[in-house]
Amino acid sequence: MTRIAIYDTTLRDGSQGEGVNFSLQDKLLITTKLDDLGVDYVEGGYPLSNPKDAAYFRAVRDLPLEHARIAAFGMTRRRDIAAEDDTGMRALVAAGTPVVTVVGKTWDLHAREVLGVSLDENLRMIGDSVAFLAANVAEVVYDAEHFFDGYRNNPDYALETVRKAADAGAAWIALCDTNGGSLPEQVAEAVTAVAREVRVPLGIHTHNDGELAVANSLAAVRQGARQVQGTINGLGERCGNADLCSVIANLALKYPGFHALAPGKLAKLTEVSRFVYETANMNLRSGQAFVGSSAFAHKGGMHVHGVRKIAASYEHVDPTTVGNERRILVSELSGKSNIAEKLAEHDLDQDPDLLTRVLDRVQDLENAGYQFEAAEASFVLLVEKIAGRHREAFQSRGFRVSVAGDGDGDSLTEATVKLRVGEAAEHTVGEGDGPVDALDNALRKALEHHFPGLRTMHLVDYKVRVINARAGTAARVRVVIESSDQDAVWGTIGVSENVIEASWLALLDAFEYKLSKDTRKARPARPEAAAVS
Ligand SMILES: CC(=O)SCCNC(=O)CCNC(=O)[C@H](O)C(C)(C)COP(=O)(O)OP(=O)(O)OC[C@H]1O[C@@H](n2cnc3c(N)ncnc32)[C@H](O)[C@@H]1OP(=O)(O)O
Ligand SMILES: CC(=O)C(=O)O
Repeated sequence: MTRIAIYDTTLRDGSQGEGVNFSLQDKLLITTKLDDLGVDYVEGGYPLSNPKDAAYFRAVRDLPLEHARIAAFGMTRRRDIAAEDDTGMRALVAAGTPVVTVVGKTWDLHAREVLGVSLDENLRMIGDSVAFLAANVAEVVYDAEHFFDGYRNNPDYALETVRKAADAGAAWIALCDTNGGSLPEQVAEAVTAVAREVRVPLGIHTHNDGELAVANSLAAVRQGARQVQGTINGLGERCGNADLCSVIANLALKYPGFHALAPGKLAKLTEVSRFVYETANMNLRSGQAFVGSSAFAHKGGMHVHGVRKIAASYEHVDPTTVGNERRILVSELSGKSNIAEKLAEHDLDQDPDLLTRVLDRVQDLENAGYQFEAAEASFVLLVEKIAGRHREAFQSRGFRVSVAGDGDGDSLTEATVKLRVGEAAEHTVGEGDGPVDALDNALRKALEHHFPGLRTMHLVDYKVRVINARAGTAARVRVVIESSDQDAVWGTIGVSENVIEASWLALLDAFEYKLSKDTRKARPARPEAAAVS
């Protein structure tokens, strides 16, 4: 088995992605998470760049890391100055990390036109910088910027630059597809050429501008690269870097001759991916390979039919190997298999007549603008109603919302709701920051003294979408509300031409679902329904 070193640059190249801005605390938390995953290198930042990165290298020394080696990143010395006098070089050594990675120019166009130096001076900048760092730091990684473009334009010069770094004492030469436009066959050919020239182990650093960063990384590995640089979730400059989640999973699951992480670590991949999204305050990409929430979500009826019989019929790997899970979606594209699977998940009856009736109703409602994929709690209530099993905890008798304001941002929103709870009539008023908040408060006033368990429920997300935009103001809107309590997160939906009514319908389902869930939980004979969302 050949071991591939994983070099994570989420905190450096990842933070060059648009919209990514990690705080010092975020960086330290992610470092710990990456160490727990078992990556070999964590590139923490650019000490010369900003005070936060400099502070990171001081703070990271106190983290009790088990495996990862911290790397500080910088560029070769500036032109016409000795390496030991260059502030960037000195900042790299002062970072006190066991590893320093230094990027230098490979492409003659960059040396001449961007740096404005002769090709010889560029070679001296590389050699001097690597030699200075190798004398002061345990391990030096040389990142050959634009290696593949440089190699295509002037192969002799490109090879000369990496020979210079190797001769000066680099422990690794990482070949970079900086512009992200190379093809796997070009990467393979160039890596093979470098492997003939230098004895130093090779790494690969790819960008995703041609959507080939992972393929290019794997092509390099097949030609002898032994270190892969990338980021969690593919964050990074422009279109991002190679997504290490995919690189690691492919190496582990598709290439029997290679391994990257220690045994047992692969199953942490999804958790680490979600952690990085959460910390970066970014929405996850549901369709992300291996770790996305849709990576093993089956929607088409024929797919679900197959998966229920044999999972491998529509899954390239077992989702649990990467810590992910299989999900079955319900929609107008469902067949009876989707419905049956969902009913089984929620411990609901599965007789064939019920399946047909539920499927027909789902298709009618989806045609009218409903979408049950993110509103599984509304789906469960729908099934219970169709099956005649639903016991209404309360009945809605209407609502009214009024908003008064002077247009200066100081507005008063008030909601009145009328409900029937058993024999009691409830008529309550709630105020709020907006109509949904006011309705939520009024509902709570009406219901919490009947059902104290509602106090543990909170609204966590609210999404509204216009369904048929071309109808102008008469368009229908779909509101999806996400709620949570101590055990579960659940989604409910409302559709109407009026956004407040759509919100009201989604809210009613959220309260109804919570009450019916609590009732099921209290009944010892019936197992608790699985958490949805
Ligand atoms: C491919 C990559 O992703 S490499 C990493 C890129 N990341 C970043 O740029 C983020 C961090 N960067 C920074 O904080 C700043 O750009 C700094 C501190 C590095 C430099 O800031 P400044 O001194 O203001 O320069 P500026 O960013 O405008 O321009 C880059 C300078 O570095 C020089 N330079 C660029 N690459 C190299 C290199 N490999 N070796 C030596 N000098 C280089 C350029 O010639 C230019 O200097 P010049 O203006 O004297 O010609
Ligand atoms: C080093 C680096 O980030 C690049 O060449 O893309």
